[in-house]
Amino acid sequence: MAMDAIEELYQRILTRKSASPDISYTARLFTLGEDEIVKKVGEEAIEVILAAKSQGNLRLVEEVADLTYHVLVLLALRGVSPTDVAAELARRQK
Ligand SMILES: N=c1c2ncn([C@@H]3O[C@H](COP(=O)(O)OP(=O)(O)OP(=O)(O)O)[C@@H](O)[C@H]3O)c2ncn1[C@@H]1O[C@H](COP(=O)(O)O)[C@@H](O)[C@H]1O
Repeated sequence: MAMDAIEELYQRILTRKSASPDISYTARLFTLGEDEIVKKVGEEAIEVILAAKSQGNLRLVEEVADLTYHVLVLLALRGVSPTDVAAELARRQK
């Protein structure tokens, strides 16, 4: 996954923290709170597993995109940036 695309989406998600829930799914998620967002992450992770086990790569890509988006919403809620995750991955590199 291109880091630029992740960062761009993350920045757009951050702007939805102050947007109206009436016009934005992301703003609605922020209004629902952490428990609901974590639940969505879990559901999307299960969708990734199901796609991997029984569907083609196109569906797998779609489900990983859904999961990535919801993880970014969780990170945004917690004030963690994808750059922090990239730094952790870089630290692990051998
Ligand atoms: N990348 C995404 C994205 N990926 C997935 N989703 C939404 O995540 C939901 C997936 O959940 P489900 O499949 O469970 O569908 P659902 O039944 O609608 O969801 P629930 O009502 O069950 O929560 C869908 O509503 C998708 O539209 C996304 N919603 C928004 N974005 C991006 O986030 C940014 C902000 O968008 P707004 O939220 O529209 O402001 C924009 O750049 C969007 O392109």
